[in-house]
Amino acid sequence: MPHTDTPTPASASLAEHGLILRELTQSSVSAAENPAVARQYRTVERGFYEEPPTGEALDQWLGLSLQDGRRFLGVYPQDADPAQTDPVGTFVDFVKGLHVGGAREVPAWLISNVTVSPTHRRRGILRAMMGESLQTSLDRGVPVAALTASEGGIYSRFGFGVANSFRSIEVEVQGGLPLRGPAPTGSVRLVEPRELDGLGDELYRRAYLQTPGSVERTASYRVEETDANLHRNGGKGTGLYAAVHYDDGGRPRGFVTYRFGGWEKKPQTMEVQSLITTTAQSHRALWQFLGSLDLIDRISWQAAPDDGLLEAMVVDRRRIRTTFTQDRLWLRILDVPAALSARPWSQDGSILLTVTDSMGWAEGTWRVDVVGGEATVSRAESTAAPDLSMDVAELGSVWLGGISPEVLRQAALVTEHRPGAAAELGRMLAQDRPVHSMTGF
Ligand SMILES: CC(=O)SCCNC(=O)CCNC(=O)[C@H](O)C(C)(C)COP(=O)(O)OP(=O)(O)OC[C@H]1O[C@@H](n2cnc3c(N)ncnc32)[C@H](O)[C@@H]1OP(=O)(O)O
Repeated sequence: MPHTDTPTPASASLAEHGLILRELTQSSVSAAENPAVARQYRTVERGFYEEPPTGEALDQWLGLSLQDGRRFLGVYPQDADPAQTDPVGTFVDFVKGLHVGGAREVPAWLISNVTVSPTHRRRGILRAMMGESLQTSLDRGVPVAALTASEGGIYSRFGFGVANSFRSIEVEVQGGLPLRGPAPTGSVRLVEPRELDGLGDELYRRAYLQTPGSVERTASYRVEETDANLHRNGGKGTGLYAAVHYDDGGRPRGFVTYRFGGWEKKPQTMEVQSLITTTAQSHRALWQFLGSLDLIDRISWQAAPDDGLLEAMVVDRRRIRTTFTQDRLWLRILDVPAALSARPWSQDGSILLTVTDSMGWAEGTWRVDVVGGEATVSRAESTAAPDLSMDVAELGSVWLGGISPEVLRQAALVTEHRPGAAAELGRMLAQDRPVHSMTGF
């Protein structure tokens, strides 16, 4: 079966090293019919020190990738056949919705699976792949790129800024988890994880549209929450539990999936994998349910929001310990007028912003006029005196309201030319709800 890769314009730096950047096309869900894509994916898994899938598990992954519409880039020796050669650089991009506030979405260019072989690092392979990908995003009219990063020091040089964070928590639940306020309404029912097929997507979609800074989730989440990943225990399940909260009318409003940490682990711990809720009652009910599990002393959650909601709900907030916090979504604005005018603004006003961009796309001085919560954004005269200047990475950080321009001014990353302009921009960009990204990708 011939592979269907096409060479893309290779950057001069790759050619100097005898390398070429290729785009691979996936034609079906069969690894045998897509040897170059299958090799690319196995190379990614090895790049992150994971055991690469084979057989049906690899086909399952190819099916998920097709659902996401992933585009694969690989860097190869110039004469190599991608069907028979592992790439020395891997890169994946695809388009999903990004919630920018007020239940509005923009298409975002998601970047993932970036690896460079340890034998080929620091020769500009990442830079070449990133340049090609971001230009393609712009060419296809996608105004913003997004990623979740393995390391914090890599991506600001490409214009990405941290837009929100997540945290890992441990909640002590010996004797239950007393909540403040009225008892939660509705009921919680245990279900088999496979019963979440379809329901999980529906509830995620509703929760996502309530959570600015979240992206539509990738297809792999469906497989994980139904415990049907063929790469784990041949798809026979891994001891995942699931519970759904129903309101008083019997409508599903949220769910939680969780796994027991094992009897060896002390204190005895239940690990939350996913907690998705669409109403305040559902959130309360599912935490009360987790707090009431017999034989369990602690609930842990690796990817919890950092919004203060759980602390506000419980009688004793000291039962909640944050053990880790990390940047989550990194955003790279490519088309300034399209990105800034897509979101709702919380306060009217006018700001002149000078943006620097080492890759060029967002460079310039931009006039932002907000009337009735809608922004009109246009290029200003080059002689116009700006109110604020910042790099495009900082613009990505403040755009959705998750990071304060005033804090970045205090960090000397935003320069104020009119006193008070940073705080004013912060008020204009504020969101009604906490900014959080519910998934990685
Ligand atoms: C979105 C995601 O998928 S996140 C996952 C990223 N992948 C990993 O962490 C897997 C392990 N690491 C790797 O595969 C590689 O080291 C990569 C992908 C991080 C870097 O690839 P390379 O081809 O070596 O990077 P490249 O030579 O193009 O360097 C580009 C720039 O990034 C810088 N850089 C590269 N790696 C790092 C790093 N780990 N930390 C800080 N800066 C870095 C380089 O110094 C260079 O800077 P400059 O152009 O401003 O001088």
